Amino acid sequence: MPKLELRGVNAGYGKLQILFDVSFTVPPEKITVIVGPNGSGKSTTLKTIFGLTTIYSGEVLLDGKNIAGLPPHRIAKLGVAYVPQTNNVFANLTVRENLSMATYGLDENQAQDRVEEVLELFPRLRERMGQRAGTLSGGERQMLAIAIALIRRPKLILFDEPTAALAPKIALEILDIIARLRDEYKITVLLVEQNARKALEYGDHAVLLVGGRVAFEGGADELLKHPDLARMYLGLVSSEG
Ligand SMILES: Nc1ncnc2c1ncn2[C@@H]1O[C@H](COP(=O)(O)OP(=O)(O)OP(=O)(O)O)[C@@H](O)[C@H]1O
Repeated sequence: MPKLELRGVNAGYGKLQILFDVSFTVPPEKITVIVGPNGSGKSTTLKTIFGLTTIYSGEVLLDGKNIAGLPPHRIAKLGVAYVPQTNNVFANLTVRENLSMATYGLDENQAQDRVEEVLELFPRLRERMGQRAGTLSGGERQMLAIAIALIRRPKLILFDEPTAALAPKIALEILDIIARLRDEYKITVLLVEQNARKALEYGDHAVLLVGGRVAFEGGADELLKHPDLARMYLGLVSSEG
């Protein structure tokens, strides 16, 4: 049951501090959504958890173990996967080659089983095995990026705007898949989303970041219904409202 907890995290890029005293909990086997205005530090929070920023102080606790300061490959070994917003597949390699790269280090049978497993989740990719990833549609590319992450059987997946730039119908397909990862694969999900309403509808737990600080943490439905926060920061207001 992977549980992630940030405690008083101050972090940034070199000397440029972006996150200020950030604390929140990512409950196991739930979808936690990070929302907030542009530039509020959502992506930086994911990068910080995955060891891609400088942490000045504070703790990142994975099942109670402080992983702050560990390099990304060590964090990955602990069962954490990070799906960045862009450059998340090898564009010049085929779908098959991308999946096969992801099985590096597994024995051949295991590798085949894992690829088969992810293809069951993404039948669309099976039809595209020989196609270069760079020529896939946006939705297919996102599916491939998720498939690559899944091959390692992570316990926790960090998604950075997985539905960005996708047609609404495809975006919902991706969110449905993320919900299945929680329900069928028992994976803990931390999700950054631009489309706050949709993401909060799928999510269980929510964190609102404003200016690199946590402005709210609680139930996703609670934030959706919050009279002031939803309107001020998420643009969630009906036209007649
Ligand atoms: N590699 C970097 N080096 C220096 N500053 C960076 C770097 N990446 C991001 N920043 C800065 O950190 C701040 C927070 O960016 P971040 O991408 O975390 O915000 P965000 O909430 O994800 O925004 P958006 O919704 O626009 O993607 C911004 O001011 C951004 O310019």
